[in-house]
Amino acid sequence: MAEQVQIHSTKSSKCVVSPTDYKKLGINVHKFGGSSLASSEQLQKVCEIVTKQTRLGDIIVVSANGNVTDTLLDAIHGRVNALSDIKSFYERLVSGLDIESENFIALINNDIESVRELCRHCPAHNDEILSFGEKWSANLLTELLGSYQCAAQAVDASNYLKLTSLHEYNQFDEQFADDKFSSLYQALWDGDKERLKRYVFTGFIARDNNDQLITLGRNGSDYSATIIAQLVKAKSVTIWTDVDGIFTADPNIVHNAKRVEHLSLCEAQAISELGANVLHQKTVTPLLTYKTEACIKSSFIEESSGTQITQHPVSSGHVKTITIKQSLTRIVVNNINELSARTIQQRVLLNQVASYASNFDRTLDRLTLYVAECDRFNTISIIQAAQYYPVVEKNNLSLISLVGQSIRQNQKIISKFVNRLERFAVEEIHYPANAHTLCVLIEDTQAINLLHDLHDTFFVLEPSIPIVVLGYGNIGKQFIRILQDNKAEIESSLNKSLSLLGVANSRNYALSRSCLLDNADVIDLLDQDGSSLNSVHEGAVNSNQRNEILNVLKDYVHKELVIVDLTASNDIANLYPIFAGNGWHLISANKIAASNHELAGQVEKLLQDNKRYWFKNTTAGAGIPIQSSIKKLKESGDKIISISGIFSGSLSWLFGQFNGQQKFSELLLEAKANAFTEPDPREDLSGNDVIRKIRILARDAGFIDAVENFEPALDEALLEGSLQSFWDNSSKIDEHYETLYQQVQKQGGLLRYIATLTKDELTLKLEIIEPSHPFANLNPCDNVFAIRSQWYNDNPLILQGPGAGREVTAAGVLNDLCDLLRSA
Ligand SMILES: Nc1ncnc2c1ncn2[C@@H]1O[C@H](COP(=O)(O)OP(=O)(O)O)[C@@H](O)[C@H]1O
Ligand SMILES: N[C@@H](CC(=O)OP(=O)(O)O)C(=O)O
Repeated sequence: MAEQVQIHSTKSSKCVVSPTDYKKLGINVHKFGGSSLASSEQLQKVCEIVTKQTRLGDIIVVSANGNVTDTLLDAIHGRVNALSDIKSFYERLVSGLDIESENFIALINNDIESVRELCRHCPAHNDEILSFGEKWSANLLTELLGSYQCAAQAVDASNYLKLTSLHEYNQFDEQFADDKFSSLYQALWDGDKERLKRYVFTGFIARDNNDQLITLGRNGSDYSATIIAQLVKAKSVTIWTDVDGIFTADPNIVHNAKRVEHLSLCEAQAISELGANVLHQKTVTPLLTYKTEACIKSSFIEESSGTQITQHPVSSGHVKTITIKQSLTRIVVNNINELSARTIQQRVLLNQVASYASNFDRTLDRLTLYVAECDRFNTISIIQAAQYYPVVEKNNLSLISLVGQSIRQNQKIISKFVNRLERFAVEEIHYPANAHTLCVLIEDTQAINLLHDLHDTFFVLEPSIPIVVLGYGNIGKQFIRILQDNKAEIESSLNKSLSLLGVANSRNYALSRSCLLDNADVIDLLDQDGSSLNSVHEGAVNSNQRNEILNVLKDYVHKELVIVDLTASNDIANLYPIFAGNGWHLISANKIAASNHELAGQVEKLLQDNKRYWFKNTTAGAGIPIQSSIKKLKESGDKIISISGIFSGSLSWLFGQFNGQQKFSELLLEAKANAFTEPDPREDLSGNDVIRKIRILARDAGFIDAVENFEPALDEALLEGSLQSFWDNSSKIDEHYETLYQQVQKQGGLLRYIATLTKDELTLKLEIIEPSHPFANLNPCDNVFAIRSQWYNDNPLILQGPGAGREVTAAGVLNDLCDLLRSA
């Protein structure tokens, strides 16, 4: 390094207090890879992350900027312009930064001359040459952090990380490191925490036990970060890179790959050993002994969620990701015994060469190694040094691996994997020693196709029957919300991906040929008026003033489709025969069609002819499984004698709350505001809403010919006219209920709106019941259904619970949808 920008060295510092003190600081280690440090914009983003997300005393580990290591390797291999490319790269980089660039460029020029000199003596100085990349990077970031008023100090990690012996490739000298770190944190025992800085460590480089500078293998800064985390007993280690964590496959190759939220240590270890750049081969090893928080995040995304590495598996028996390592060379050593084979494997590791899927075949006395092209020469030399004669059998091979906790114990995964391979000319299926990996070797030319095929097989679910939701009010919004929140669980339980084709309200409709849940912002636009829409979201949201969505749905006639009717609309209910005739399934929360015997009969017949389903469990009792209970009783040969109860959540709430203190009209307004009532509360007070439920349940129970005897919960005269005149009559309504309340009080009873269904008569009326009656003490809004049947005669079957409200209704609709998708 040049004199101007000195990497801090601690050789002469002396510690006077316990070297373990700095460990109590709860240091956080942050590693930034080359891709995060490749441009001036990116470097500025990194400075913002460091200023916002790190504290004094934290450690930043950096890789070489961009492709500098590759270019230094080019220089080693004799490419003429390599070093001048590095010079121009840095000139460009610093020109976009707010720092004193002359000093830094002078340092680069000086160092490049040293590198030129060292290149004449390759390969003896290769590691030293490569180490310049990380040193330049640490210096530049430190300088830049200064301009952010963020006190930082560049540190040469090779003064801290020293191997204990030549024969232990991942054993670092802890005592040596402890001494060095404790003097780095000198300010602590001077009692001056504020003098601490952020320490910007060079990744990738260390020393061997002879004090020779070594590198830790390509992408080795990840490993530097976890080793440092282990040595300083860090509170957390974060690896910042150019992708938002670990994905189901390399997102730069498989564009529909998805982020994996959690990976167990074993899974992360397996991924790192299979050559996915995102984690260097040895990164996880220190975390196996020193268990700390670890995650991988994107330095490109403001609020990166990333992937968390968990101590214990969150799930097991699933494929979490598929890795690929391309351009491998197969090197075979024949006539070798097991001991020599193990020695060679060990030496390969000690030389920081990553070998994959290596195996020793006892029956053939054969050792097979797969290494990257760039490590071929090195590997052959190691084998020859052991007096064996390797054969380079084949180049251009790819290793593709499935990774997931204990997947090898899941026979279904193994057979699915093997089945998919039948369509490809695979070289070899490889079963590594751990239980979390399944590998295949294949020629590079076929590898990407196989990767996509396997990714589709294990991660892309078949789409469900397309779903169209009509109604985006109270229930509709909640339904879409829970569909979205529970999408992953629903899809995994159905083994299908949800395909929400359209959502409509009376003004607009939104449509997506894939799934609207993946583009939920569009759904939010449904409430806007048409004119402001077209310019913003042309094509995605359209006017639905005249039910235009139905024109689009013509494409689906005689194909399967699920219509979810969450409206209270007569017009939509009258369209049911058309929907059923088109061969579409129905789910209704809208009670109109289900409570109209003639219409319901017509719809049921058409659905039966087309072998389609109608689920309508929320039309009576919201989420309470009353309809399915009736169905099950009948299926078991039972005979229903009567169904009685309080079927209106809103009236249950109103009469439960009404105690003569508050005006009835005020309670009614409160119920409306809480969406306990229908949009027009007269639907509840007239009994219309309960009558619909009575008719729906009577149909389910088989009481088709019963005589109807229904009384409203309020005088009919007060229910006539417009909605406005109804509210204008509030004082009369209040008087009416006040008088009624006095009567009830005199009798010492309670006022309840009770429905009773038998095969002869369906009744509904306000009744005065004893305080000990089973319908007397309900929770606010509860419905209660008492079923008397042949088997449940003296002791009726009682179902009780919230019978209204957006949450329970939307959840009930979701249950119907899942049942339908499972049955269809
Ligand atoms: N399963 C995976 N998930 C995420 N990224 C992956 C995966 N497999 C490979 N990668 C690749 O790893 C790259 C990040 O590693 P690398 O380029 O070495 O980053 P850095 O420069 O930050 O060390 C990503 O850009 C991506 O192409
Ligand atoms: N600069 C080294 C070490 C490293 O870890 O880099 P990155 O973090 O960019 O993968 C390399 O390119 O191998």
